[in-house]
Amino acid sequence: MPTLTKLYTMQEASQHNSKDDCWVVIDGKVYDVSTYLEEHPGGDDVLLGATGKDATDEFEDAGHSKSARELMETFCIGELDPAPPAIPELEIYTKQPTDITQKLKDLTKQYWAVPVAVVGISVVIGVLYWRRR
Ligand code: HEM
Repeated sequence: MPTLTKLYTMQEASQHNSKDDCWVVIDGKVYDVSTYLEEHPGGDDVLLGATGKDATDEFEDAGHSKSARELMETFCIGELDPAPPAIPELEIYTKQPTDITQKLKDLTKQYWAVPVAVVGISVVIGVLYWRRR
């Protein structure tokens, strides 16, 4: 049976950052340690400094005991809502002519008279040849 876990965003969790209302996020879970601040052997300032971010590394670095981890679970109020995957922005892409196509276009503009002359001369030669016969 699926468990109904409350999900919190990091933005939401980060708003609980005072001595009366303190949440920390460790390993994807959200803990309300407001009532534990005074008792925390590592000090309340450490917990307050761990709000608004993923405090997993700091928690692990402190080398917490098994009993500390068990105690921690009593403060768990939910899980961190994973951020939605970023949708890559669509880029408007206009096809730029390649170098060769651009060069061909330029050449056509410059030397359009050449193929016209070739066709014209061929027509004249053709007509003359046809008349002679
Ligand atoms: C619900 C969360 C937490 C609980 C229940 C908790 C509990 C404890 C406990 C019971 C100890 C005593 C040593 C032990 O048994 O391991 C301790 C020590 C310590 N904790 Fe936490 N802790 C929590 C979160 C954190 C976080 C997020 C940090 C760091 C950002 C932190 C930093 C420390 C440090 C530095 C000590 C060592 C104090 C010393 O040895 O002088 N704790 N904690």
